Amino acid sequence: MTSFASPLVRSASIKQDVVIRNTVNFHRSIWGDQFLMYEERKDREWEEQLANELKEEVRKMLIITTQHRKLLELIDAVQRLGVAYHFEKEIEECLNHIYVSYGHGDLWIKDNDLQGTSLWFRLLRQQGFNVSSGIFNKYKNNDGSFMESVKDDVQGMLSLNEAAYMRVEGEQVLDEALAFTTYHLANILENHTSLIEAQIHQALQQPLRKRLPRLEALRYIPIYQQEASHNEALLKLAKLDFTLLQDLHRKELSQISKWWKDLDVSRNLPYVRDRIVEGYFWILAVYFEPQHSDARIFLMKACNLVIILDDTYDNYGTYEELEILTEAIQRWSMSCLDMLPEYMKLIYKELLDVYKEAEDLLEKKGQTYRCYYTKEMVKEYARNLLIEAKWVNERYTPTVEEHMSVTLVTCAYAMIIAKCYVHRDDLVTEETFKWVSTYPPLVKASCLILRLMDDVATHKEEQERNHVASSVECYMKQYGVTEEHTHELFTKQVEDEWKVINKESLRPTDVPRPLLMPPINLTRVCDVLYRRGDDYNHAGKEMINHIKSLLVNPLSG
Ligand SMILES: CC(C)=CCC/C(C)=C/CC/C(C)=C/COP(=O)(O)OP(=O)(O)O
Repeated sequence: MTSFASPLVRSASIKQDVVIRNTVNFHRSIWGDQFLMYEERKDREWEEQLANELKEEVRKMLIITTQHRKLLELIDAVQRLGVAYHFEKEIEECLNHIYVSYGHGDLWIKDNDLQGTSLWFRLLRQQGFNVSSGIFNKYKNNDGSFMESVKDDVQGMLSLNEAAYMRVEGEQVLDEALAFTTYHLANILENHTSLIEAQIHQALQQPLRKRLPRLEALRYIPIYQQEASHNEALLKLAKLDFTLLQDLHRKELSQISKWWKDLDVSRNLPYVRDRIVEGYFWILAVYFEPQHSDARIFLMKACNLVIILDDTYDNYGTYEELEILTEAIQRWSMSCLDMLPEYMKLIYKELLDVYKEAEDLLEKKGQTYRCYYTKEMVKEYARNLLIEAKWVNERYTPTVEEHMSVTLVTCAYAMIIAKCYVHRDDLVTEETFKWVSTYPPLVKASCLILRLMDDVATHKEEQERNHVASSVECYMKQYGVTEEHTHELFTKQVEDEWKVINKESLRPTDVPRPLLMPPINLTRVCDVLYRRGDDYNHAGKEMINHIKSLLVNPLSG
């Protein structure tokens, strides 16, 4: 029942007030309508048939390769080329066999093969096996420094550099290995020009641990092709699979562009950012596989509604209007529609419709609990956005602790992680939703990384308008430190949070390991979007190239 103090009863009086709103001029979409239309590939059927034949060849290779060093190289190539999702069972069996054969590490090391040892360590850690980093002490002198011979082994250093990014808190040997290899690899860069130099350059820009699987496939296909020992069937499969996926992704983007156009956001809600294509890049980073197509479509709708809500709370809505919207979202009922200001009706109706559509699908499978938990997180999100609006309204700068308790929710990642599981068919149970909604360490680390990287990248622009103080401003004010110092501290904290993610990815995990990939991939997106600035709102040259190569240009070669 409506309480007397409910903000819903105040909506009528608001209409008569002169309303002063923030104005933010987000530039229009740089992509125009180019993704609206989609034409199916003519050759799709026979290409799928060929891909199936190639898959069987690669599967056989995974089964018959018995030499462990060679098997690791094959698995690494399969993973980097972006086709590992076809062979999850085989890869798990192979790596489990290798883990059982060598235990935590001592049995693996036979010679001074730093490259092989690092590869062994990285692949097993990536698969969740807690192998010991102590193995790398064998490459150190008695005084604790790395041996001179390590410096001369460029491939070994590159492999160790990538492996060290699997570090967890307290692994000093990996911290040191990272500093050592980063320093010496950077020195090499100044002296040579070759394929290995290109690889070093890319590794130093972004380690494999933080790269998005689709972009890594694009990057690695030409490198693998140049390797004398490459396998022709695997290379062909990687190229064909990329093309088939690109076709499916274009189809989905066309579908979602039509949905957005039908909402007519640019006319009905002109203050909202139009970033459908950049948003699809974000979602594609979470899931790219064909079996997650329904999940992607739902995520696109639900996440673009998050953007609409974010812009409404951050920029356009008055505090009184936002109170009403928040209350209506808590009640989640079409009966609240009439109480809302006109422009908010479209937002509210679409929000309820998108979840109703999901619920109808889930009902048939007895999985409506998935919508229940996710809706509760949307309600929590709205309540916390309202707290931010209150701070802005009262010109209040919160303490860092207050700020984080609210903005870890409004960064939206925990809610988006829950959304990733709504239409996922395998492994998800009610426990999965209970897990994510309590902000366990991995989810919290992912939220923190987004919050810190987003704020470092966007706080200057946000402060030019009447935006809530970012974590950067709060920290500077509370501790009386400079912006530069704050950026440095936050960058260090991001690395520490990655250690938490690595630790939480080791077996036994809280939820089945494949369910950790959406939060891990969401964390990786931060490194792509916010490392150089704000590539979501203002896609730079590199981001535009990423989108074009994933969604527009045919794969070359
Ligand atoms: C499909 C799609 C749209 C995906 C986006 C994923 C998503 C909703 C991320 C939530 C965080 C967010 C709103 C970031 C950008 O806005 P901001 O920098 O204004 O965020 P802030 O207001 O929290 O600082």
